[in-house]
Amino acid sequence: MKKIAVFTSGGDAPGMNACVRAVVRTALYHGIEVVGIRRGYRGMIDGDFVPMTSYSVSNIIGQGGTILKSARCDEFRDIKWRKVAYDNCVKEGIEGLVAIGGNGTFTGAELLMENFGIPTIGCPGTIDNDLYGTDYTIGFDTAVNTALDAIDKIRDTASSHDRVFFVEVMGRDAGFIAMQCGIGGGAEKILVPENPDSIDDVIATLKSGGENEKPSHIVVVAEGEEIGNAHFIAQKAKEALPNLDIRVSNLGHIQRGGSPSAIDRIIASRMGIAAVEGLLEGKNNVMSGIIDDKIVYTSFNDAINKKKALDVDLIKMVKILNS
Ligand SMILES: Nc1ncnc2c1ncn2[C@@H]1O[C@H](COP(=O)(O)OP(=O)(O)O)[C@@H](O)[C@H]1O
Ligand SMILES: O=P(O)(O)OC[C@H]1O[C@](O)(COP(=O)(O)O)[C@@H](O)[C@@H]1O
Repeated sequence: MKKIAVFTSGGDAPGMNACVRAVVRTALYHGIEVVGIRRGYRGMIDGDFVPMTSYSVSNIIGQGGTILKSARCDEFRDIKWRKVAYDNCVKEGIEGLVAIGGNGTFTGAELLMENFGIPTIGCPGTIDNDLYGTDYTIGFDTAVNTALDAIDKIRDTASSHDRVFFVEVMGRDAGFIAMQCGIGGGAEKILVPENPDSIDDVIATLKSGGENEKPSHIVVVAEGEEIGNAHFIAQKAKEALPNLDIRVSNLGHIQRGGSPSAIDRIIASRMGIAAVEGLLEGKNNVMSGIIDDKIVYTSFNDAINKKKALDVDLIKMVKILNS
């Protein structure tokens, strides 16, 4: 293999730059040329390639976002546009790809291989941590710490004003962020899509200890929660408990930004090195993840289709810790 390309796709995540840096420097270390594709599959279709040198990834390990930019590109779902993307890669002399993203990104890479045959290794880059085949995804740890910091601050007002806050955190289909920042932030209740919840249960929690005894509560709601979003649940709680002073805070995209934590920089670097070395060993259509602190390659098929279990037993902790 003489030349490979690296790109970031889907949502950005803190640590993606550390991964790009690792991919570029590992390729150069092994004497392989490397180009960056800007804006993921969008740039592959547009032929937006940039040569990467060791210098081009200097001083980015601590930067949030992604220097290669990211995008969601619906055209790539159509084989006609995948052919355009493939032809651009061939014209550029690209023989292998490192895709940093989530399961949509890996689905696109798998199809590109299936249709036209271009080997890809993925690095799990999403704050949601919802990829099978790795204990942690790049960006998750930073996102949890950002959400935790926000919850700590919200608790100051909750406590000073005796208010109940419903805090919505990201996680389109998964409750990993909610679970971690909820436990770490001492939330009185955590609502995640992996666990069946009910409005009655939320109301019972808010009443526990007497409606006036502990009027300040934090309820963390994962974006993907099945009973509804934080505004909907807060509205229902307000109807049932009109004496409580209830507010909603949606943390939104602050969770996707900022300087990556040490953990994110380190796992991103390890996964990036493993991706390039995996390509050189002839691996293909696999994700380089970390399980029990060891690099593990998982097929895209499993990473995409198997569901990573959230330990919902942790919710029991919340009850104990609030007794
Ligand atoms: N079924 C699919 N077929 C082809 N490309 C896809 C498919 N699903 C996703 N992609 C490509 O991957 C990109 C990123 O996927 P998305 O689901 O938005 O983020 P993530 O990679 O973080 O899961 C999409 O914008 C699209 O270009
Ligand atoms: O910024 P956008 O494109 O609206 O995406 C929001 C989504 O991105 C995420 O932050 C991460 O999603 P990805 O796995 O697709 O990167 C989700 O938690 C959230 O639902």
